Amino acid sequence: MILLSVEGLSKRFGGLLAVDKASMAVPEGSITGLIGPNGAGKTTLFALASGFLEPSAGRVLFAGEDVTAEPPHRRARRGIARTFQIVQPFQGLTVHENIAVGAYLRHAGRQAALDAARAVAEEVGLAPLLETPAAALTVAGRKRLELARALATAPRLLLLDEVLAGLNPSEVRDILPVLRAIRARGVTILMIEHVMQAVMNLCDHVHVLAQGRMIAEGPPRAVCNDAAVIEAYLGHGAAARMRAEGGAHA
Ligand SMILES: Nc1ncnc2c1ncn2[C@@H]1O[C@H](COP(=O)(O)OP(=O)(O)OP(=O)(O)O)[C@@H](O)[C@H]1O
Repeated sequence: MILLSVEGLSKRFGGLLAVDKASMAVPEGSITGLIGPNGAGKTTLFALASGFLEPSAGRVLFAGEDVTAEPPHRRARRGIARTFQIVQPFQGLTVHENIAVGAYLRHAGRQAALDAARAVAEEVGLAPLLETPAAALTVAGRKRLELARALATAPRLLLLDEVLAGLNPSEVRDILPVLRAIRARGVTILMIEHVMQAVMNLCDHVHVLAQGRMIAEGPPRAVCNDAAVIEAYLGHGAAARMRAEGGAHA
């Protein structure tokens, strides 16, 4: 089943077409990657999928239903959760309280929200830090908190916007099994990621956005060897130069 699909989605900011007739489908149960150079429109596409921005054209379908006109809280209720690239926890609250904010979407009472938040903290490895003020967390801790806040809304689809950015290689290695376990219990993941080691390790399928357009898709390894993708990242002629260099070393 396709859980999320965007069809011919465009977003114009004044004279800039940040997303240009982009289409993609995210199968339920997958970890799907969205990659592309800086400024390609990836975060804008997330904002369109989650309802934080209205598209200039195109449609967003969730579990087969057209949600294009729905505001973010209605989509959250359906099961779409996103993280933000710039992590902004409630600094004055503890880790536990921050996660509970997400849990209020599904739980009416304070105690039920706190209980759900504790379970999520265990899942993402924040259980020992429940009473820590969010302001005291390291970068890696704040990234886990951002993940936890989204997970606490009990999503069917988790949109992760660079949750690995700023982590060192061992912190990246530590979080990969957490993401795999989230998928294993049935949560579908669409992730924007620049850390290619993680994309290669985690993603079943990858879509590539460049200057607002979808330029390639496929299994991660094939996509990374795609000439159009290499050119989008490294500039015109890069694929041919790399082939030539590869030849020289052979
Ligand atoms: N609210 C906005 N108003 C005007 N322009 C915007 C707005 N949001 C994004 N843009 C522009 O749209 C383009 C796409 O931005 P976006 O943040 O979606 O790219 P991205 O692929 O997520 O980039 P990065 O990898 O650097 O985060 C950029 O040129 C950006 O400056």
